[in-house]
This record gives sequence, C-alpha cells and structure tokens, in this order.
Amino acid sequence: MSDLRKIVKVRGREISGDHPHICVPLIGKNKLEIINELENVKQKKPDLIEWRADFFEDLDDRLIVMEMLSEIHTHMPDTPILFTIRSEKEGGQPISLLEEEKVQLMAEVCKSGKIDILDYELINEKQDIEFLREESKNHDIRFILSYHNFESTPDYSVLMDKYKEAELYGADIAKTAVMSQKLDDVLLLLQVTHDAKGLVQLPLVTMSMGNYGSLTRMFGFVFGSAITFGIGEKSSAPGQIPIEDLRSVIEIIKKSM
Ligand SMILES: O=C1C[C@@](O)(C(=O)O)C[C@@H](O)[C@@H]1O
Repeated sequence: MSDLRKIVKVRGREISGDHPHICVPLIGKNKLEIINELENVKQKKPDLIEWRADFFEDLDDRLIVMEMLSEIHTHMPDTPILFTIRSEKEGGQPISLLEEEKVQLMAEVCKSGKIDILDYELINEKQDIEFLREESKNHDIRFILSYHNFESTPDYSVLMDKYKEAELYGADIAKTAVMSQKLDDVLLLLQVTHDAKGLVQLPLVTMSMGNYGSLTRMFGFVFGSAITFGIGEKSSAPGQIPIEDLRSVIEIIKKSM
C-alpha cells in the first residue's frame, strides 16, 4: 500500500515515523514541581515536551498558566511544547474548569504563541473541535485530535475511524492510546497503524498502554507512529519506559533496518 501521509513540521522538523519524536510529559501540580521536573528532563534532551496541564492546581488562573508556559519555554527554549488538558473521561485529572472555560483557555494558549502543538479529544463537541482547529491554525499551532481508552483495545474499524474522523476535522495529527490486555491487542494496534498509511493523509501517533503495549512505544515508529511518549522524570500513562531506554532501542532498530 502506498504511503499517502502529508508532511507536517514542528519548528522545521518533520513529524513522521521515519524520525520518531520522543516526547516527555510534565505532570507537576505546581510551579516548583514542574521546575524540578524540567531541571531533570532538560538534561535528557527529549524532542518534545508535553505539559499535561490537567495536573496543574492553578489551571483556573489564566495568568499563572501563561507564566508557567513562559517558565517552561525559558528552561527548554529549543524544545517544542505540546499543550494538553486531558479530560477525566479519557484518563486525565479532575479539573475545576467547565468545558467552555477550558476551550477558552486553550484558545488563549494558542494566541500566546507559547506552544507548538495542541491536543484535544475527538469525543468533544463538534463546535469546540472546529473552534480550536481554527484558533490553532490562525496561530500556526499544530492540532492533534486524540482518542484514549484505558480499559481495552477497540476493534480495528473503531481505531481506523478515529484517524478518518480526525482527518475530516482537518487535524494535523491523529493520536490513539489504547490499553492492551493481551499480545493480540499489540498486533492489532500495529496493523491498523500500518494500514492507515495508505488510507489517511495525516501523520499518526499510536500506542498501546500497559505492559505488552510498551513494545509499541519502542518500535511503533516502524509501522508509522510519529511520536512516542517516554519517562523523563515521571510517567503519565501505563507502560511508558525511560527516555534513555527508548532512545537506545530506537537507535538499534534504525541501525539494523
Ligand atoms: O495521549 C497521551 C499518550 C499517553 O496516554 C501515553 O499512553 O503515553 C500519555 C499522555 O500524557 C499523552 O497525552
């Protein structure tokens, strides 16, 4: 099957399975904890950092959020920032903001120019997805539409439909993170990732969570997953492995292929 995927760049670097980006999440609940994480993480030189802002206790204070983003940028000026407020429904932390306040905050974060990529979930309201797609585009921010399932791996067609839906919304990247209960789940995730190359045009980020799923974090790029999440300081999902290990495995695989 021929590869249809479009080229998407973040700060001039192509997001594709040929050069998988290693992304490290920051999950501190306040400024001090995040700065501690940053101090450790920056020595490990990830390709991307994800601020999982749903963990942040001052998420309802726009000014403090903006200050925190500037702080992250100051600590790691050369590393692109992915901004995520993961919803509780999809495995995130409980937050005090209503959905409309959260969407407004995300739009302001786009306007601030302090992030490079925004993540929002496909389960959200169509009008919110379309609004954030527009806002991110207007400010040259890449837009990820994502789907998470912390219980199981859904059927092949459910996963493939997520990528197609993200494409219809005009996302830049589609992402699915699903739990593996058995090795067959890993095979299914890799198969759908591989096949999607010929059916959707946008780059994919796919992973299985859990112990078996950690395999996909190491070699999912061979099948077309463009970003893999690893531990810099603390893990944000089951089955993530330390960035040092991820980097070594990826290098070995790339050398041997
Ligand atoms: O969506 C993802 C992927 C993830 O859930 C994982 O399984 O590595 C980790 C999250 O921090 C991130 O937002």
